[in-house]
Amino acid sequence: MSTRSILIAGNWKMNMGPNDTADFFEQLDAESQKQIDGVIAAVCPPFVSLATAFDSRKSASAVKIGAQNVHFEDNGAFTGEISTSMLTEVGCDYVILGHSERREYFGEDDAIINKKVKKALLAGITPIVCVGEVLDERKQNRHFDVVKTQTAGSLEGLSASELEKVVIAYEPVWAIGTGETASPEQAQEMHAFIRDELAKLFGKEAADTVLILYGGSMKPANAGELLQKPDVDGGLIGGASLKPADFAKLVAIAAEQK
Ligand SMILES: O=C[C@H](O)COP(=O)(O)O
Repeated sequence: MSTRSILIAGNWKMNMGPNDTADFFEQLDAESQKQIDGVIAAVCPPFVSLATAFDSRKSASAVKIGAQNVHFEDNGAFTGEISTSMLTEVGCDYVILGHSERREYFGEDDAIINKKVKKALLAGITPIVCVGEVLDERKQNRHFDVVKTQTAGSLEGLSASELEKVVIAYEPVWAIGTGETASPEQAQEMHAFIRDELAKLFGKEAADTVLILYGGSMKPANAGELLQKPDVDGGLIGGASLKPADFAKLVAIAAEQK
């Protein structure tokens, strides 16, 4: 069994305003908010709900808080954007970067994501870097090439020690919000491939420390079999992370793997 931690990270996407965020933590039982050896729990609310998330965590809560995006400039005339210093000021531990929805709807490419990754690392925020193929790319058997290019491009120029501070999320786009999940074997195959690519680029030691999460319709009913795979180090969870009971179950399932 791997010595890496398991990270259960909720990506709330454009859901959960401040009131819903306060309700979430109110309903999330205290047990699920405790520190569990080897398991990290995190939620990534919309920007406007970050402060409420920090205020609403139970006082001894071990649930980490992250953002869903950040800009790569420090400040200035970038209407609508948020900087890394703003995220550190509110206390963010994580930031999701390069999610397929940002790639598809907001034109983010690997070069932009790479700048954001470097900026997050400089600020001491752990980037959760998303990669993954669309259905056509898998049907054409190009999924390994696509993920290889995204991984190398998003992480270009990092040192091995910087890589160790990065989390990767493999999210096959065809499995996001569709109810269709990659099989545990498909997930393991791609996670092992990503780790091999990381080893080629940054060395085996660094590659072995990187957490590689699976994302795409992960829920309590399928999390156990996915998390049992040796290179699946957690989940980046959309829909199921919005419900406190399901999120708590996912954390409990992760704890059983340890
Ligand atoms: O970031 C999370 C992924 O897009 C997965 O979303 P989902 O769990 O709703 O399929």
